[in-house]
Amino acid sequence: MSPFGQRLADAVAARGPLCVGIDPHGPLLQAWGLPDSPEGLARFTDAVVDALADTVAVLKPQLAFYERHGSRGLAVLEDAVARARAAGAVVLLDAKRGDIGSTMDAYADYLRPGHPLAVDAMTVSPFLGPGSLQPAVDTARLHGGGLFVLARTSNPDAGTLQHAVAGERSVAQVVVDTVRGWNTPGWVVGDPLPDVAAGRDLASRFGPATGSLGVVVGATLQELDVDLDGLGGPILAPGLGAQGGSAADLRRLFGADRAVVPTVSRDVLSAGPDPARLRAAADRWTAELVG
Ligand SMILES: O=c1ccn([C@@H]2O[C@H](COP(=O)(O)O)[C@@H](O)[C@H]2O)c(=O)[nH]1
Repeated sequence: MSPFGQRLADAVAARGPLCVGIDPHGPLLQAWGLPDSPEGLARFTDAVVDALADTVAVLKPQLAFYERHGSRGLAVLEDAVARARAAGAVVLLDAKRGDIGSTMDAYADYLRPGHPLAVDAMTVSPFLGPGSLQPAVDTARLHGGGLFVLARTSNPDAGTLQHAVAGERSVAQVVVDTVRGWNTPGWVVGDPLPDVAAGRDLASRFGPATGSLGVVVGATLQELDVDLDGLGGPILAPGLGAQGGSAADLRRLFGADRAVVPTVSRDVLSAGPDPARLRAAADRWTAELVG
């Protein structure tokens, strides 16, 4: 199997950049006429996978909405992830895991091919220190998986923590520079953080050289307050639609030359359960994003 960055670039080239999040909120289940139960969860998830897994590049199930239904919820997710990947979608598990390295190693099992919930990539949280994520980086490299590290998130008060200054850089910038380091051959945690100049040769657009280690930067920012140049990996951009971000915001923040994966959940999901309407909602976002 090719590395995650390559698989992602291929999917984007074939289907456009859109990622649709699968977030079965209780109110959404209700709006779809479904019970807030494992049965309702399965019908909701199956409908989204059936409608979109063969048309959008990336599907991003939000693990929290499956865990809240216990083991039956996880069984629904395992089945859906396998079907979505078989239909050609890249699956990104929004797990936001982060812990000391020895535990992080276990969380990274989602990237091992034989895992019951094996996915292409997962989101991880660096706030125990970037080095705590090293086991996940190692597992991703070993199995061709991908990681998206939370850097500058889309929630309104994210800056109160992520803009705190650590040395001469904001926390968000330390995260971005660490990921830039991981995408740079030979760099290891503990080496001086690479600056932007060191990353100039790294790919910033989708293509054969797209790296497999990316960051999360919200589409809701007033301005792009982290330097992403030469990151060498993709940028997951949540916050579109329900959180107020738009395709114009994406262009304003990221321009046209970065490997951005815009992700939308509620704004597409609220068009269901009719599969044609779900597809039309996703198509509308794709048209806006590439237009
Ligand atoms: O900074 C972040 C990181 C992750 N998310 C997740 O994305 C979706 C957004 O859902 P919408 O319905 O499109 O608002 C959700 O799963 C979040 O947990 C994010 O919003 N911001």
